[in-house]
Amino acid sequence: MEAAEDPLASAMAPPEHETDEQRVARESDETRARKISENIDAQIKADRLALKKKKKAVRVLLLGQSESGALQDFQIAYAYRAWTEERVSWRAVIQLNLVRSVNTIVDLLTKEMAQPTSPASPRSMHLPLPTGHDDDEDAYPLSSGSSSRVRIPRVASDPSLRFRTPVSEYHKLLKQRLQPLQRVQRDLEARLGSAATEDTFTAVTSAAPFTEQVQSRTENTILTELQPNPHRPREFFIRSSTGWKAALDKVRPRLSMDARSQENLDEKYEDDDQAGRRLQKRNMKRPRDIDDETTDVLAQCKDDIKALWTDEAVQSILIKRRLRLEDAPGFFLNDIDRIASQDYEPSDDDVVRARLRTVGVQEHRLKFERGSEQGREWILYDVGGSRSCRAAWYPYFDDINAIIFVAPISCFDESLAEDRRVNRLDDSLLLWKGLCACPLLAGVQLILFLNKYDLLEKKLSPYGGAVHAKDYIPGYGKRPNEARSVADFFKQKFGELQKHNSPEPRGFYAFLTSVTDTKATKMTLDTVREGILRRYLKEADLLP
Ligand SMILES: Nc1nc2c(ncn2[C@@H]2O[C@H](COP(=O)(O)OP(=O)(O)OP(=O)(O)O)[C@@H](O)[C@H]2O)c(=O)[nH]1
Ligand SMILES: [Mg+2]
Repeated sequence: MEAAEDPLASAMAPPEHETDEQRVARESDETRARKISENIDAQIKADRLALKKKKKAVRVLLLGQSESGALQDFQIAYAYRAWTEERVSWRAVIQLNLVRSVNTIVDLLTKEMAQPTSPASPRSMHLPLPTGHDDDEDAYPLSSGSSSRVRIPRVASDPSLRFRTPVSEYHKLLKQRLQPLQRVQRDLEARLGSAATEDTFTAVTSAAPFTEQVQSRTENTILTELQPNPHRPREFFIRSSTGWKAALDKVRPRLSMDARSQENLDEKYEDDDQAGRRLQKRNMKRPRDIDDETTDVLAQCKDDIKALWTDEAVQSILIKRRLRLEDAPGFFLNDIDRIASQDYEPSDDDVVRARLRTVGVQEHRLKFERGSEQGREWILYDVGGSRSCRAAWYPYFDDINAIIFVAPISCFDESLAEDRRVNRLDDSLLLWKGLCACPLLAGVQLILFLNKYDLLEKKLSPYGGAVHAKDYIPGYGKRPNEARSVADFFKQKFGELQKHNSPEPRGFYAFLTSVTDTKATKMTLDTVREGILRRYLKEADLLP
């Protein structure tokens, strides 16, 4: 196309008969306009970059040995609306925690019964079992979808059947009546998947197995050090919407689908005669859900569970075997009335007390729902803390803004579930040391939660465990046997390890926490959040 025919070209063309003076003035105007336009472009680009930096998600890694806890406090504190949707999924976990405690006691009873020193009471040997009136019996479904049922006489409601001898016929009956809970446990474990089983053995002998990966990487691939997430293995990556919650959701959609079809049916048959409608409805009846069956069995066992837990003989067996279930993770036996009811819905408090092992790495995205940081996304990586899981941590070490390390300090007299030879606190200290020393984390903010302070207080108290710290903690000496003193001692130990092992100086941020107290923890989290954010924004400003 010739210039004369192109309207744009003709508009841009210099005026006809332009003098030299006019041309110089025009060209100078054009240069100035171009410069202004370029400046505007550069400003827009800079603003966009700043916005991007500001809105880039803050990435935090939550670390610690298994059974250290803390993630749910974040969700409750800062993304409550999303949390309330998720909370309902925890029902099955809490039911499993409860059923496990019951089955643990029943196992102990069985062991006790097998001992020759605990004969059943002669009186109880001749105890006539209540016969099978319908009033005296409860029917327990044996399995999901199965029509088989066992009939078991009612025991807990009949005080005359109670005996205070160590193990009596009464306990045998209780055991028999609680038998269906074995099946419930298996069902719940199957539904929750591998997270539902504890890691009780590991071949990993190092507290910080990721250090080997650090070494091989520093030796071989210095150049790739600055690449974002070059080795993040996707196979370890379990998003929060998958894993055990997804497994439960496979059951739940069936429920909602059925409810929906029921509604459709109601509309469809609005004008039809009642009989046809009833028939259709009966044919479309929702299949009994596995959730319902678990809840039914628990509700039917409620009185017997209570009877078992409050039984003097059972309590003395627990004391004899030094099993303090009430201080163990996932203890719900004192909440049986609420939890073993048909309409049970977990509270926040229940969920923070629940125990469920994290398998692999779970990503939790939190969008702040309120305040000046509204809309900013935080990504929390929650990783399994047992020794066999720790090698999977390493790929998450780069491109991270902060690490919150949770060290349970009440565990100074306990050993790891996955390796009974290892003291829990020693393991935490070694793990901390490994993190401090890791070159890849040299510039990462480390925040330490000295957690389970409430349990520490209880353990040392004469009315709780009355444990003597000096018997378990090398170097504790004659310090007072008080929680504050033990906490200060460990704080100093963690601080020294950080100071002597960090590749470059870094601040020491340590907090005493009891994360099951969500209100108190919220205050700590506010401080931590501010600290992480301030540093994050400062670093974003320093970026090119
Ligand atoms: N009393 C008390 N219990 C706590 C505290 N912190 C955690 N717990 C309990 O310890 C258990 C921790 O369980 P999880 O949250 O599954 O532990 P985790 O650290 O995620 O463990 P992994 O997933 O195996 O790495 C829960 O039952 C909590 O209730 C605390 O400060 N006080
Ligand atoms: Mg976990």
